[in-house]
Amino acid sequence: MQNGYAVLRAEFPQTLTDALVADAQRHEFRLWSPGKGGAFALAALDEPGAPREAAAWLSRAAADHGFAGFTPNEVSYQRYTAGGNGIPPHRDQRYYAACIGIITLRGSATFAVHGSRDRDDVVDEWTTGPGEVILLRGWSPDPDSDPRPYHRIDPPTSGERLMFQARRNLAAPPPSPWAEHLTQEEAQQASRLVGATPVLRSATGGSGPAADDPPRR
Ligand SMILES: O=C(O)CCC(=O)C(=O)O
Ligand SMILES: [Fe+2]
Repeated sequence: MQNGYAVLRAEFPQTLTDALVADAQRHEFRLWSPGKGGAFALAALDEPGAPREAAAWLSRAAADHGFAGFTPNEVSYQRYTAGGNGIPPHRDQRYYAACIGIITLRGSATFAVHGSRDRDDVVDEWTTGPGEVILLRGWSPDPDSDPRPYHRIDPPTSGERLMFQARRNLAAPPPSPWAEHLTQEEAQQASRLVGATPVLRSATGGSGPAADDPPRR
């Protein structure tokens, strides 16, 4: 790991990629924001399956690459379309601790690490594609330095890009002393995500979950 991120190319098992794609297809995706980000679907960690296996894989990979103590407790998919949204330079919320693991499952797009929120302040930029794993430092309570790298994802130039992400939400049990550092608004948003359940397509007949606050920035 350097500058708070690591990129693992061609190490993630193809069978697990395929299993995640199949799992993603069972879920209802919802565009949380009309202007930012992909369509989002929460996945399940509380039962055996590809998301749980992938989270365990990411936890081991994180430990191997200098991100200690990453035990994901929130997993989700995002699907982006050509001509749709990306996400401009940002840091993930402070309630995501330790590490954030991102796996591109299908499609490709430009991913960039930035030195700041400035669109021109590019530290590194590349095309991320199927099987590539990106590890980003999550938040930790150090008053002198915030380890979270700014990053950006563009929409794919053609077709779709589907990704899986695993994070550690500080509001989930067991209680974390780090959660005391969160603002009330951050804590509330984090808790809402902890309380949310995956929505399967067959369970909804094609509609999405009731409107709620967006899970990001
Ligand atoms: O799609 C990606 O690779 C990045 C997504 C991201 O940065 C986010 O959801 O915060
Ligand atoms: Fe992000």
